[in-house]
Amino acid sequence: MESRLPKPLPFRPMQGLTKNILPGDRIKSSATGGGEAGNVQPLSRDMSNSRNFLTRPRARAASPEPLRTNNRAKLRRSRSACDVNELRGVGIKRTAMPPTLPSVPSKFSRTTATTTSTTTTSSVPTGTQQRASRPPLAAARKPPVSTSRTAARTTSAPAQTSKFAASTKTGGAAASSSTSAAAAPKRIAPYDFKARFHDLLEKHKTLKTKYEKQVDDLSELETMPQQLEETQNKLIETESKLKNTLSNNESLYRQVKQQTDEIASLTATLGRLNAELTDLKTKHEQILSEHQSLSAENLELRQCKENLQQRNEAATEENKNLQEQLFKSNMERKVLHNNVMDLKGNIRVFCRIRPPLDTEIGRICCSWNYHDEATVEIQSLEGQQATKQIFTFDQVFQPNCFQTDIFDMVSPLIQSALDGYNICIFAYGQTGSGKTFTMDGVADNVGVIPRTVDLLFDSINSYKNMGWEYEIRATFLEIYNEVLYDLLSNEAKDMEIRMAKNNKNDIYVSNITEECVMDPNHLRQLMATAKMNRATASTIGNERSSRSHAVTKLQLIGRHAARQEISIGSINLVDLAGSESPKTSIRMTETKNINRSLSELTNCILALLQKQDHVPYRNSKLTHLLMPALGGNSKTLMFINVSPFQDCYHESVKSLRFATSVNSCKMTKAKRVRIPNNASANNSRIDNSV
Ligand SMILES: Nc1ncnc2c1ncn2[C@@H]1O[C@H](COP(=O)(O)OP(=O)(O)OP(=O)(O)O)[C@@H](O)[C@H]1O
Repeated sequence: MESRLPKPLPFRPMQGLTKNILPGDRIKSSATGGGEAGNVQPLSRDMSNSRNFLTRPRARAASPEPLRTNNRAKLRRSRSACDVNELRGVGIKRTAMPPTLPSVPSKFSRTTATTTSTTTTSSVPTGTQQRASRPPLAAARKPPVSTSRTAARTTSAPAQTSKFAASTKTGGAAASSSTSAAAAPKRIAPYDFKARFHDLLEKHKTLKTKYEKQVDDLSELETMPQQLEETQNKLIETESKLKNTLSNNESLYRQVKQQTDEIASLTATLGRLNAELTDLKTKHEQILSEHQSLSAENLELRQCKENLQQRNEAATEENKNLQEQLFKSNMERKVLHNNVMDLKGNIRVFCRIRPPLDTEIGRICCSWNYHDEATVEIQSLEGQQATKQIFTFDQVFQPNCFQTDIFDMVSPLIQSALDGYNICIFAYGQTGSGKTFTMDGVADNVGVIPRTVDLLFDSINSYKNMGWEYEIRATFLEIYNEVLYDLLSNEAKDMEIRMAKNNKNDIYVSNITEECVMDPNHLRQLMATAKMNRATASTIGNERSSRSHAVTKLQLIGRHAARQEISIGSINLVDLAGSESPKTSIRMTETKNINRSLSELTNCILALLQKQDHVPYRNSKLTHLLMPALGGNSKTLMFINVSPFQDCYHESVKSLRFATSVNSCKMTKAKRVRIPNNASANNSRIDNSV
């Protein structure tokens, strides 16, 4: 009898399924993006192919030709079983799950794995032995290591086994006959195709369900790499945010710490300031109380001040009157002083005998006797000339007198110069007699001129208190061989002695350098320059003899601003060249000029003594220059310097006689130079009043 069961489908190998593609491979492939991607078919197509295969209409396929001719039933049965096994194998190949997926339990394969092999071996023809030797479905789906585990599962899943048993029971009559199949599945007879078919259908159903579930799982798994990537990105982002947050936290922590420190410092400062504030408040209160007491005191002082102001006004008025009186007294003093000077004579003669120097111990001195301070007696120690000669002067200075003694007698004349008089001081005498020593002195023992400078500036300072401001102008002139030289200039220039335009008795030197002196040091510098430029040479009487007449002129211009009064005085300080005997002279022309000018000086003085109408001032540059001092409005002081030595006796007597004649010379009264108010010193009309 032919079975009514549908014939099993002929086995047709599926195109494109030469290689099994696992979902895990796809995941790997998509993850790596290369490899065998070209050979790997999309999963959905695999699944559809599989589905197509499984859901393909069950039209009976034609049996292969060789089988038609042989025992058909046997072959059909065998072929059906083989086909099922083939299908199972193909199905296993196509739907092979990745190792990570759970394996599908197969009651059939598990339970019959051992028995089937024997059954198959016994029931399946030899031609199908190869197929029957294939591993069962569950074994094919699982890795080899899970075989023992599969057996364990078989025992641990009775529900599934019972379910399978129930399905077999429902599906086949053979199954229903074995009631003892609860413990073990009922064996389907190889010829029971229906049961086997149902069993296969059931398995197919189960597998399909599992397959669909696994497809769903797979689709979920396919999205997992993306999710993983997103999650990783999120993780990285979160880590970055966490890092930033940690960094911010750290920064904030530092800021908090810094601000905490600042707060602590500010709190300390605040505490200190509070303490200071408290102190200051206390001081403020003290100051307030002091202020109150001082205000009261201030009030009293103001009253005192008003009283003092009144008294001050009275005192100022009184002071004004006193100043007026002082000025008048000063004027009277000047008048009296000059009267005294007049009484002493407008021309006075001081005689000074110098001491022998240490280098002159071998030289013999004349006999000198000093009768009083104004009388000296000279006696020669040589034979017939041993007559005594007595000379009287205004003052005689012995060899042992000091420079200060000399200047004490000179200083009243300097005072007269500040009062507006012309003063002339000159030294006359033989070469080496001590003229330069008297006028200039030496560095550690200064003479009349430096002391005059000091006195002038001292007096000027004291005169300031009386309202006088003085200006000093200085010129330094040299007469050498009857030629004028400017001692403050090395230039060769024409210089002449000229008559002053506004005063016939006054003269001036043209083209001479005039320096305005502001302090004593400046004047000393000028004096040093002049001394350096002066002509000196060695003589028998003096190793460093002045071979010219040197005239230092200081013009003193005083201004009283309050009274608008100007006082002009002058001081002529003359260091004459030393007279020398032509017999001993080395430079004859020089000696002749010196002696001639000194002789002219003598003539002028004698002419004045004899009250001659004509006084020959212009016969020499020296007398011409000293004309105002000798015969005009001037107070004159002449030093007669004498050497103490016997070999100088004749020259000494000659000088002393000349000085005596000068001393007896009666000059007209000196007149003070005063300039009316509102007239300048440079452009002034001189009023020759007493
Ligand atoms: N009173 C004195 N005390 C000490 N030394 C003096 C005195 N007088 C003059 N002398 C010294 O005598 C020397 C000559 O004096 P000084 O040069 O003054 O003479 P002089 O008259 O100026 O001579 P000359 O006319 O040749 O220039 C100098 O060395 C000077 O120091």
